Amino acid sequence: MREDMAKYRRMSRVRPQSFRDLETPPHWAAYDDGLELLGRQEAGQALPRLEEALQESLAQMESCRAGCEGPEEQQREEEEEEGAGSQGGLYETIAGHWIRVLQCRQRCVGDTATRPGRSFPVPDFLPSQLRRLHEAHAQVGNLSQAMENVLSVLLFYPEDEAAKKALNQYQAQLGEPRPGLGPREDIRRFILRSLGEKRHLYYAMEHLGASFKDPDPWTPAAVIPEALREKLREDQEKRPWDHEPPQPKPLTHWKDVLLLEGVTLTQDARQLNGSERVVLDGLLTPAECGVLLQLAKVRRPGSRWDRRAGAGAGPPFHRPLLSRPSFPGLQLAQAGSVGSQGAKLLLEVSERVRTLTQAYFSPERPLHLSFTHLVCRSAIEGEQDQRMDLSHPVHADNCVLDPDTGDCWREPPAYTYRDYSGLLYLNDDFHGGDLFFTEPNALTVTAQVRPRCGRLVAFSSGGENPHGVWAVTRGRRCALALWHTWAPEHREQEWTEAKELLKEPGEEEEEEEEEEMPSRDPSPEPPSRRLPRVQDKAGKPPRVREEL
Ligand SMILES: O=C(O)CCC(=O)C(=O)O
Ligand SMILES: [Fe+2]
Repeated sequence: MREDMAKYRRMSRVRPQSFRDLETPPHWAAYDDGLELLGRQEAGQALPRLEEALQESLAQMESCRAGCEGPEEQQREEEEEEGAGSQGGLYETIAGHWIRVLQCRQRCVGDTATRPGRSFPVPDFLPSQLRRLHEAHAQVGNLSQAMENVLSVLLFYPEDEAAKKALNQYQAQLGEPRPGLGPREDIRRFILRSLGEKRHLYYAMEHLGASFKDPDPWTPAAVIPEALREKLREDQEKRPWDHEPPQPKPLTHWKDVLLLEGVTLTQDARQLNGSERVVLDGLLTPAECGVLLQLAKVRRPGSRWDRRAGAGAGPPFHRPLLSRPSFPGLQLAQAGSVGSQGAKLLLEVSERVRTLTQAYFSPERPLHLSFTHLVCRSAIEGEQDQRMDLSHPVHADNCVLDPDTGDCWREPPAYTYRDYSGLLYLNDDFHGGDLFFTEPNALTVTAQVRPRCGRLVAFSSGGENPHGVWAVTRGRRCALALWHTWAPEHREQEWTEAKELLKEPGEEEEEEEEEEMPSRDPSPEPPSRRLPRVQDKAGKPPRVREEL
């Protein structure tokens, strides 16, 4: 549904006012309007919508809290009592009931701050609304309201430097002190009540073994029992939004690899409007593409070899379609002699991509292949004109992208250990199917790449590189997708198994020699020596193809 909506929004002649949204809760509708108006520097018009968003958020929280003592809670208690055979006494039962009610009420913060259809709340939802309110009020000269709102921010974060500075500024502008001016009453009540609940829950956590995941980063340390503080601080540090996004790295060691391999750099990050993105050409000869395309034809329904690309082909994360991730070359290698030739090429090619990706993005730190995927997308039948749907929805490869906030959550179900993605294209005889990068809003396209044989698009797998694939409108588009990881424990076991299986007699000694240098060497030998390539007519005969 969300993908369909995004598709309609991208269509020409469709305007935002063409939509009447009957689904979005009022606090989100008001919040988004307010933000949009603020973005257009229209603080005066934004203010009523921002105020409405805050009021509606508080109202939504109330209604959620009211549900915490409703029939669901009673039913759960009854079930638990049945299961436990009503062992506790009256006091235990009462305490158990209230702990559950309080836990549920505290969860309402996260529920209210989570957009419909999303899995994660917007962090610090109420304080960030108050910050926007005080700034907007100050912009239009409502200084007393700016003061009320900034004082409310300070109730959450008494040491917030920016808020303190703004407060001083508003006070100076107002002139004489206004004794009646204080934080907003609705926020004061909200915080007092929430802190009361947190105290009970932390007590229950410390003394009664109850569990409690505090949804708020603003809880004062004094409310948290000393014995629990250290552990909670560690948990907080693990929150993904505290991590800095990766910084672009200078390119080192690159030229050598390029020159030796005969690979050309077609577009760098700057040309692709990003920080860690690259398009390289010449990784495969046409003959090699032919062999790999042949392999892709030997597809088995339901395997990860092939995915039909109709509208919205599958989830953004490649849940391995087999019971566990498996290097496609391993099945080929197991399939006997014909398969083993294809498997060899897959091994060589994937190592070639890994070597180049490491040399380009991570020369100081070895990258391992964590998952390899040979995938073809075919046009769906029927009308192709005006198609605006996607063959692969916009996503990031190692985090869950929230286009509404631009956050990308490095948490399951994302494959969080993926660090660099590589897409090696095998053909261009199809229509549509270009890869594109977007802003974190998943709508604004920042770069687009046309697939062709031997073209590698490599990029860091995080939220800085949201990407998708336009619908394939004619023909079949095939690519080898490879994900790289810095974490050796996530290296693709099947890759090594396939390599073992394919060892030819006599290769043993050579291999042993190589083993002495770690096979995933940070400064690998030039791929041209280690990884023989299939040549075209002009060069040596296409070895692998002939053998097939
Ligand atoms: O096939 C492509 O060009 C992109 C596929 C992709 O983004 C993915 O598999 O994660
Ligand atoms: Fe992807």
